[in-house]
Amino acid sequence: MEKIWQEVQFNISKVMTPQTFNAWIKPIRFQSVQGDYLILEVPDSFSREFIKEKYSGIISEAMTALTSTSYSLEFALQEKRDPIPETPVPAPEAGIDSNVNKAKSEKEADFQTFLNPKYTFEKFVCGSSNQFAYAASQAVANNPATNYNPLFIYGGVGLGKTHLLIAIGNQILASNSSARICYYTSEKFMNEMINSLRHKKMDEFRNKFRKADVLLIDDIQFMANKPATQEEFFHTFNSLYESHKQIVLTSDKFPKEIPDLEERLRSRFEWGLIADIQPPDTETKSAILKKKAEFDGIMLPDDVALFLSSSSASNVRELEGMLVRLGAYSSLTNSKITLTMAREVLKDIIVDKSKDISIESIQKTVADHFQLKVSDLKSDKRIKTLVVPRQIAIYICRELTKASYPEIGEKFGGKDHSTVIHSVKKIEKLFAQDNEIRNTIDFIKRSLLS
Ligand SMILES: Nc1ncnc2c1ncn2[C@@H]1O[C@H](COP(=O)(O)OP(=O)(O)OP(=O)(O)O)[C@@H](O)[C@H]1O
Repeated sequence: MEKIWQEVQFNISKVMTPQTFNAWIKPIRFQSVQGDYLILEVPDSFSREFIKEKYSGIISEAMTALTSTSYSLEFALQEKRDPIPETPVPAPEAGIDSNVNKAKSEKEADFQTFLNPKYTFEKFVCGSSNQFAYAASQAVANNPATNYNPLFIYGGVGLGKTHLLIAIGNQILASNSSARICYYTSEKFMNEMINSLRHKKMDEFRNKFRKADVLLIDDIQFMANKPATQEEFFHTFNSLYESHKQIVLTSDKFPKEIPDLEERLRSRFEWGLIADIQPPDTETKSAILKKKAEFDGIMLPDDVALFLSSSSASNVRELEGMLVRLGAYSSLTNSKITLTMAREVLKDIIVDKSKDISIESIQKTVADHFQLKVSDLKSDKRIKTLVVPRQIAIYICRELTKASYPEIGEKFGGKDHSTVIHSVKKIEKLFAQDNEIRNTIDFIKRSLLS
C-alpha cells in the first residue's frame, strides 16, 4: 500500500505546480488502511484542515483511479500525543479494528468494520442535554441484548449520536475482543445491498449481518422512501432480534417522524428504548471544548471557552471546528490563544453582540428575505407562511441584539414575553435539526452583519 501511495503522490504531482505539491502533498505519509478508511499522516493540525478542505477530492480520485476502491480519508497527525499502538496495522484485506484483529479469520472475512477509536465514553462529555442517551448507551455496552433492545438514539445534527453509537461498539470490544460488531450507516447498508443484488450475492450479504453480535446502524432516517432497503433491513432486524443480539440505531428524527417508514419497522424501532439528545447548554458546550482542547494539546483559556460556548453554535461539530481553527492559528503564528485573538480569528463565524444591529433592521431583512411586509411579522396572524419567518426574526433579534424578551415582544406588535421565549426555543430546536432553516438563518445573519 505504501507503494500505491507513492504512485498516487506521483500522479498528483503531474497535475499541480511543484510549489503546491511540495508544500501540501509531498509531506503526507501513508499510515494504514482500516476497512474503508485510508489513514494518512500530516505534519500538523493546520495542514490537516487545509489538506482536508482543498485536496481531499484530488487524493480520493487519484486513489480510486489506482485501486478501484473508494476510500474515506482520515488524517492523523504525524506527531501524535497518543502512544502508537504496538499492534501491527491491519492489512487492507482484514480491514478491521486492531482489537478485532485477534479474533478468528472467519470474523475477519465477514466484518470489515472500522470503529473510530476516538469515539469512546471517556471522551464524551455528559450534561443534562445528553445524559439519558449517555446512560442508556453505557447500559447497553455493559449488558448487550438484555434490557434495551433495540436502543434508538435520536437528536439533531452533530450532537454526538455517532459518537455514542461507536462508543458502545468500542466498549463491547474492549471487554470482548472477539465480539462481532457490525457498524454501518444506513446509506452504506443500502449501497452494499444494491451491489449484492447486482452481483447476485444476496445470500452473502444477508449472512454477514445475521452473524453479527451487535448491529450498529447510523442515520437510519436515510432509509425513508427506500422500500427495498427497508424490506431487507426488516429481515435483518428480525433475525438478530430473535437471536437476542443487540441492535442500536441512530436517527435525526423520532421513529414516528421518519417519513415513509414502514409501520412494521417503525413499531420495531419503538420496541426497546428511545433516548434523545438535545442541543447542549452553555456549560456542557464549555466542558466539551475543554475536554477536546486538552486531548488535542490546545491551551484554551476559560474566557475563550466561554466565548465560544456562548455563541449560537448548538452543534458540537461546529464548536469543534472553531477550536480547530483557533488551534491551527495559534500554532501557525506561534501565539497563545486569547479572547482578543479568538474574536478576530472567528469574527466571520461568531456574532459579536456588541455590533449595533437594530430590531427594525432585522425585521426588514427577514421580511425582504421571505418577501413579506414588516407588518406581517408584527401581526398576530397564525398562517404557517408567516409564523416561521416571524419566529426566525424574533430568534435573530435575540441573537444579534441585547434587547430583552419583553423589549423584543414590544417591537413585534406588543407580544407577550412568553411568546418571544417560545419562538426562540422553537427556532433553536429547528436550528439543530433542520439544515434548510439553519442555512436560511445563517444567510440572513450574514447579510445583516456584512
Ligand atoms: N457530548 C459530547 N462530548 C464530546 N464530544 C462530543 C459530544 N457531542 C458531540 N461530540 C463531538 O461532536 C462531533 C459530532 O458528533 P457526531 O458525529 O457523533 O454527531 P451526530 O449526532 O452523529 O451528527 P450527524 O447527525 O451529522 O450524524 C464529534 O466529533 C463528536 O465527538
